[in-house]
Amino acid sequence: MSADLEHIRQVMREADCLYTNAEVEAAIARVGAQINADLAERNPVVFCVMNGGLIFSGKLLTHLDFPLEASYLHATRYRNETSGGELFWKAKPEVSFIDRDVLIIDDILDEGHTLGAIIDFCKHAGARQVHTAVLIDKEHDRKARPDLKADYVGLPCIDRYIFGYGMDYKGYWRNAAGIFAVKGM
Ligand SMILES: O=P(O)(O)OC[C@H]1O[C@H](OP(=O)(O)OP(=O)(O)O)[C@H](O)[C@@H]1O
Ligand code: HPA
Repeated sequence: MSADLEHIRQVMREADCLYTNAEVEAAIARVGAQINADLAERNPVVFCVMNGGLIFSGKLLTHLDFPLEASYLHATRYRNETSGGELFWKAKPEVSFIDRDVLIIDDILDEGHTLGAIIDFCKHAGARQVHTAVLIDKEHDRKARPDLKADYVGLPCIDRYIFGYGMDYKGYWRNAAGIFAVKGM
């Protein structure tokens, strides 16, 4: 069924801005500097987690100043809904991980099922070390693995449904230039 575009527009009009474009860009630059300091000599293979990781990955990559290979993978559990289900792999990585450092880049660590499963996959595939970077770490007590923390976090965020900078509301507003919370969610 096609989305009700008036509803989609209304969600943007009524949303609360949690972080401005400038605040997000500053956070991405900070994460980039941390990764430069840590991974410059590691020859990592870098994976964007599609779709949500697209914008953060693209922007973050331009801050990285060392040789790296970039690719993508696609694992999804929200499928344009606002609550997650079972993880479904749409595209598994095809690059060899054997004895490689891997850097996974995603938009959000919410309940953590997605990042946890991707880390497991990389380790089973022979990665030497798996590093993780997320733009947003959502703060709540529903983490699937409470001990799973991303190595690099752009910004923390309150426990609301958010969109922008790659994150969608019903498939829309990944393009929003800031981090916004849906009214009432
Ligand atoms: O921490 P979790 O609760 O597992 O949620 C985080 C994941 O959910 C979103 O992906 P989604 O399943 O919506 O796929 P998409 O990026 O293709 O929209 C987001 O991009 C993360 O990958
Ligand atoms: O709050 C969220 N917004 C968008 N996508 C998401 N995937 C997990 N949590 C979220």
